[in-house]
Amino acid sequence: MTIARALTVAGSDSGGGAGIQADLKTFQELRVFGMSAITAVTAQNTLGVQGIYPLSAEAVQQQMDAIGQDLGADAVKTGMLFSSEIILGVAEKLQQYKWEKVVVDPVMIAKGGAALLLEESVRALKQTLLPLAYVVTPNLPEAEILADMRIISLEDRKEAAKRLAAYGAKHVVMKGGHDPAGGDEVVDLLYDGRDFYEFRSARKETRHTHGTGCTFAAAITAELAKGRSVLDAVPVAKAFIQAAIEDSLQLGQGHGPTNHWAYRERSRAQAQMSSR
Ligand SMILES: Nc1ncnc2c1ncn2[C@@H]1O[C@H](COP(=O)(O)OP(=O)(O)O)[C@@H](O)[C@H]1O
Ligand SMILES: Cc1ncc(COP(=O)(O)OP(=O)(O)O)c(N)n1
Repeated sequence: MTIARALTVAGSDSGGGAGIQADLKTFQELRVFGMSAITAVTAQNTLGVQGIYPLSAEAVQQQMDAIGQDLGADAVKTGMLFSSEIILGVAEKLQQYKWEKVVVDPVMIAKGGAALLLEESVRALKQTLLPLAYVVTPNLPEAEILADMRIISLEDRKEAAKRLAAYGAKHVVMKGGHDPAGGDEVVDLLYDGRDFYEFRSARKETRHTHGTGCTFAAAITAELAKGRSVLDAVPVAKAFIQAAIEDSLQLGQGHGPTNHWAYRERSRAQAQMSSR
């Protein structure tokens, strides 16, 4: 039996809804062996981020070496990278181990407003990491910063996606959760350098959306690790995050985490129904 392996290079969220914790839960639920290189430890819960303690670039690289020299990875996801030093260190290791299925979630600001990437490090993210990205998954505010333009219309999104692809990202998946004019639907846009594809789902009115971006990108990574194409991975990730948001756990006093069990439970229930 082949075992698909995925590595997440990201920050730790003590509250368990985002970061490394969300990624590993997602990998596990999608039956992928998960490994981690932690970039920063955050003290965080559903109310916000209370502390950020970045690791040295050397410590991050050593964790990536530990995976690269022994277990190997079929796909790699990056999340909170915090500083230019860490970004450069991660980029070096991605190249050294020839990891090509790289999903870059360009995490910048947590929902509560805390900066998870230093402002001066946006340039390093654009110039050093985007060229190595097989997939980049910005939300709309992140896409505006990376593409250096305002995004209002669908045409703006397409122009921004083209600008990110021009930095070298092979696929751009622009998430639509932050669309103020979104209405009843959330539309995520995929650009593969040639064509655009729209992925639509019902927008759920809820405050329990902490870690949605991490979970969505981790699900894409897990499916890539299994050998799926981006075009096949995105619908699985969309179904995974939709279930996780709709069946949320109602935990905490603020922006609660999503439910990482929901997709598997729904799939099992559907299989039982169709076997009757
Ligand atoms: N209220 C919602 N209802 C349904 N899906 C959502 C909702 N908010 C976000 N999503 C989905 O969750 C994923 C993450 O989206 P988004 O919120 O834009 O990113 P981030 O968490 O990085 O800010 C996307 O696939 C998006 O379509
Ligand atoms: C440690 C850590 N990494 C990433 C995030 C941001 O996660 P995201 O999925 O964008 O969700 P919100 O923070 O926007 O709810 C984080 N908070 N912590």
